[in-house]
Amino acid sequence: MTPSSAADQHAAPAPAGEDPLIPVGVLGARGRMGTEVVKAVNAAEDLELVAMVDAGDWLFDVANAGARVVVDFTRPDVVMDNIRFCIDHDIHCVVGTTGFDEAKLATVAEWLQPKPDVGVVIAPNFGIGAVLLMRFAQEAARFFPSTEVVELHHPNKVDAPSGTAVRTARLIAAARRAAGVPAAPDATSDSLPGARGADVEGIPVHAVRLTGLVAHQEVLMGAGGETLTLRHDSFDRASFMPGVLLAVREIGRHPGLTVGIEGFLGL
Ligand SMILES: NC(=O)C1=CN([C@@H]2O[C@H](COP(=O)(O)OP(=O)(O)OC[C@H]3O[C@@H](n4cnc5c(N)ncnc54)[C@H](O)[C@@H]3O)[C@@H](O)[C@H]2O)C=CC1
Ligand SMILES: O=C(O)C1=N[C@H](C(=O)O)C[C@H](O)C1
Repeated sequence: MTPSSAADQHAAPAPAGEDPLIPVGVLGARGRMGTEVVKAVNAAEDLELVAMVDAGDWLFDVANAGARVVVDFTRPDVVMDNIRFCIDHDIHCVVGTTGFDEAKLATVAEWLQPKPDVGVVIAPNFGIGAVLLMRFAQEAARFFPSTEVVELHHPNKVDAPSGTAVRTARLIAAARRAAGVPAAPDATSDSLPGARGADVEGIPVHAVRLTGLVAHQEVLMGAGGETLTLRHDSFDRASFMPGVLLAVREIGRHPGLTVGIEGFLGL
């Protein structure tokens, strides 16, 4: 396929009566998530897998192959370079790789400024149930004085706490602030550092790494005489694929930076 920009490809008319296939490149294609994305793209009738890139491969392959959308499931320490490359080459990005703080998001938004047709979606979790859990936790946050987040994952995960847990805690903290909920009661002084977990904007976040697990999260909320537990379990990485494919199909219609797939789901 002749190399061309995402904007050019959007402009190209589809053959009468036919929707064009979306050419997709996968970064981290040999990883746990990348392997699943390759399968899902190959199985989707409206998408065409044009490039598979992993560590040591040439990133230019995705541009040379004419990818209009790139899906990135790599590592927190390389994902920014990948996004920069895609934006510079007018390729939309669907990013599942974790490790984004406000500063990194601001940098991506800045890179997008001179590229008004390019879209980047960065989502810490593409599981529909996980997205709903975050929404339900936000809704419930103002009713409970105490809230803690526990994430549980396979032991090969490179980061802790999970991107999902950090985003969940931030959303809960924002909802508590908006409702004027004071800091959670906690008279404990931990005798071992870390015993109370990481502090994410006042919400304790605990990370468990256990053989046999895939990706799981609980939000525990407590009030006088009652608790509410919200739990989501991904038992198989196939659970992330409907969200990834939705994002691949939507991102061309959403230029700029999108965080999370809530908007694509109509939430
Ligand atoms: N947003 C979501 O729904 C989900 C996000 N994740 C996140 O996705 C990321 C990847 O997770 P896994 O697939 O489990 O990890 P993994 O370690 O199995 O896969 C990462 C792959 O990226 C490759 N890689 C490293 N550097 C690269 C580079 N410069 N260019 C291209 N490929 C490169 C590695 O060789 C490896 O094959 C993590 O940050 C994880 O937290 C994982 C599951 C769901
Ligand atoms: O590494 C994983 O496996 C996962 N990573 C994402 C995260 O850090 O939130 C999403 C999901 O939890 C699986």
